[in-house]
Amino acid sequence: QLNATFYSTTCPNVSNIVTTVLQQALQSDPRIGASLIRLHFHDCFVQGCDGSILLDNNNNGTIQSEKDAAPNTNSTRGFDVVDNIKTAVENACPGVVSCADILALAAESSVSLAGGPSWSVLLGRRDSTTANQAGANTSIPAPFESLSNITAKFSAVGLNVTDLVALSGAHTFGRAQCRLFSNRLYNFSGTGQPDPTLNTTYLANLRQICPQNGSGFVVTNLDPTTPNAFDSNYFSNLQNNQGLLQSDQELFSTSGAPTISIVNLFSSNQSAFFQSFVQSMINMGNISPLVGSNGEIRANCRRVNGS
Ligand code: HEM
Ligand SMILES: [Ca+2]
Ligand SMILES: [Ca+2]
Repeated sequence: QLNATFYSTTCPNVSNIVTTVLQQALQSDPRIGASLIRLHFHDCFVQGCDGSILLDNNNNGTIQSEKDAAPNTNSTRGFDVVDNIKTAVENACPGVVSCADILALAAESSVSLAGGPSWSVLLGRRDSTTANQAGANTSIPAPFESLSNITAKFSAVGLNVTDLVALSGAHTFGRAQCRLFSNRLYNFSGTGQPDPTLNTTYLANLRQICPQNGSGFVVTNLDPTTPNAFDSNYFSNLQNNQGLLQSDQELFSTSGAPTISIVNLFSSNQSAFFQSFVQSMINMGNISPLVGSNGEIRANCRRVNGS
């Protein structure tokens, strides 16, 4: 039900407005594009792409913010930039563009500005009037999960193994905190040894960044080779045992997994990766949107209208 021309008469410049604000934000924060595409992912996996992740707690307790769910707390970021984009869009076209569509547009701009593919974003999503914190805790994959668990969580929202590998390629940029991978560095699954699928030089680097009694909140690059560029290096890293998260390396190192040949293809053929990535972003962006007269166009992405 979504389409590329949804705002062509009501807000023809929306895509340029999003890009302009994002470019501004990138000047002082080269990571912000990565943070914004992740918000779209964490939105779409919970109740569909409906802006539910953007709602703050309210004072009567009817909104239990997804921001406080385990995968998001002290982790998702960029909400202030979403507010800035929303303000700029409201100034040009008041009451027209949903917060859910702003996340989808910001995701595309982020990839494109980082050297990845561009595509025309399907639009027409409306915003939820509810959040689902419990859903965020159960539906968003964790980095410690097995490949079969993560595959099941993608499948639950209609995404297949090719989508999983292509979309994991978003870890070609952005950062991750020590606490989300340090289980691999010293005592992996109670073995007293590091994860055997970690390249030893990379392991030594990671141990320096994340010492055993250091802060788990320190961040490092998800892609040690080209940390801010959207390219296929993520996949060659996996072939070199340089996946940062357990969930990354599992795509290549789980014996017999259907994901291995897809990693090999994307590593050797960046345009195959880009093509699949665009298709998979469209697939993810199509997860149960609110359309027609369902939901609303929020005036403030953090609050339901009239509250
Ligand atoms: C396949 C399952 C996935 C798992 C287990 C996973 C897990 C994670 C974790 C643990 C982090 C680090 C968070 C932090 O340190 O605060 C992260 C960061 C990130 N994820 Fe994923 N992720 C997955 C899929 C995806 C998908 C589908 C996308 C987008 C299409 C994505 C985009 C990102 C980006 C861009 C970052 C860096 C964010 C930043 O720098 O602020 N991830 N992910
Ligand atoms: Ca949502
Ligand atoms: Ca990269």
